[in-house]
Amino acid sequence: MSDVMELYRQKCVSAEKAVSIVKSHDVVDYGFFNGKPVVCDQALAARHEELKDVFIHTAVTIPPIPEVIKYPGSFVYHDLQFSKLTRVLKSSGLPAFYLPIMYHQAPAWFRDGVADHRNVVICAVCPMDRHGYFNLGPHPSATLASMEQADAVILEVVQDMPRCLGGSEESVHISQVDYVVEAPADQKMTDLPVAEPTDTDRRIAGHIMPFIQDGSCIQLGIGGMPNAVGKIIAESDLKDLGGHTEMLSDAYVDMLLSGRMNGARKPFDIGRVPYTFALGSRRMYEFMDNNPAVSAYPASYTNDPKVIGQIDNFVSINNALQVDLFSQINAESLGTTQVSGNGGMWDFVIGAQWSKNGKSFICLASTYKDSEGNLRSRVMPRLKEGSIVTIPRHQVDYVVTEFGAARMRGQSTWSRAERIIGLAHPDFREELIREAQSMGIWRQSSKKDA
Ligand SMILES: CC(=O)SCCNC(=O)CCNC(=O)[C@H](O)C(C)(C)COP(=O)(O)OP(=O)(O)OC[C@H]1O[C@@H](n2cnc3c(N)ncnc32)[C@H](O)[C@@H]1OP(=O)(O)O
Ligand SMILES: CCCC(=O)O
Repeated sequence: MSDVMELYRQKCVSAEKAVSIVKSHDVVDYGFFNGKPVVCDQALAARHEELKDVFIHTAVTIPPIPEVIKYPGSFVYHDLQFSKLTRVLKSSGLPAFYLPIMYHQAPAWFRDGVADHRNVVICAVCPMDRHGYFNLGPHPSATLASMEQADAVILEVVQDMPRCLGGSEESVHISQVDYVVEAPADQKMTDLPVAEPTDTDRRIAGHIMPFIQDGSCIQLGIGGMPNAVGKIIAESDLKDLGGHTEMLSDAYVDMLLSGRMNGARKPFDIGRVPYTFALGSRRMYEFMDNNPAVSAYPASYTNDPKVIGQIDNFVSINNALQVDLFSQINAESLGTTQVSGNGGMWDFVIGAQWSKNGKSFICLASTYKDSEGNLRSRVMPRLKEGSIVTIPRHQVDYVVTEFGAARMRGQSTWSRAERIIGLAHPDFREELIREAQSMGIWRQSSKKDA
């Protein structure tokens, strides 16, 4: 038996044995995204009666529901990017706390001792290779950095996890690991639904398409709309597009398979799409497996605005919840209710503006329907009290709704208000103009129809 196989045999234990090292008041990282453990989570939750105030940290909680969250006295659940599941759990009364992040800094948080010290890291990974390495799968993120400084590392090995080529910091060696737990063979990657673009999504994407040229490098953020842009790009006649992103989504599979995206004109990572996590369908995970077209990197690389800024013609496309007449962007909360997170939005908004001929687009549908079915504007005079400003006004480049794309960069307060009102649904424009007048950001000569 080789040395690494011998080490594997020594470290391979049951989930119960592995999580027995967790103590009350420990800080425990669950792998982010698809790195969330399942059998180790169940085994840890089963100890709820003997544990108190174990801090769990993760990001983007995907199904299945983590068991630990059900025992709030024993575990304090932190999510660095709320997902739909986190929202549902929180609104049903289970506590989940948000932790704001500037994502490109996450690996340095661990390496520079900024983050709370992690006692234990528990992460789902791929099976070990013959050299003793476990590929981290589609979530390099800050995973290796958190493992480096933790007192103990537990790996939950999932046969179904795609092996994701890097890049860097995409694997961990058996010598760096304390326990290995083999997940049951039927533990599968979570197949997330891919939303079909709505008519509004298509109209928004249509306003961005004129800004994308052959050779542009594309980042698509989380949410339904960026995915729509990817689908429309795949159906276009653009060529030699590049990709460089935080999140790999199904849209990248469409753009790569259509041949529109080949990374041929990039200054580095030629022919590859760097990403730091992936969330999507089974089809996407199968595409990623051992595929050099997509490259796993830590967030300190993918999201570093200095790296992004070196790629000419960078086009960053992200989604928001609301915009106000000052052009402040809220992409994460509704009043004091946390909906999502700032994640890597700032990184890409700024990086794209540091790129030669680069552009950042922040997109939103102009309206939504409330629970009674009434049409409401997402273009607000002012953000509601308690709402979070994800991108402050001086950092906003383009804002896009189904009514157009308008640039804020370089514009005054009255001009921003005028442009933003032009992006609102016509039913709300008169009221927004009155509000802009009362706020002192409207000129009488401004266009009445904005
Ligand atoms: C990973 C990366 O994204 S890369 C870097 C960029 N990072 C980011 O941009 C992070 C911030 N952005 C985001 O998290 C997302 O893009 C969001 C939340 C802004 C939009 O994501 P989507 O999945 O398209 O959200 P969606 O439009 O479904 O809205 C989320 C929820 O808020 C509700 N909602 C949205 N806008 C409003 C509004 N103005 N008023 C009331 N409710 C609203 C929706 O109904 C939905 O409710 P649900 O809990 O029933 O699902
Ligand atoms: C941890 C941040 C992840 C995101 O941007 O979604």
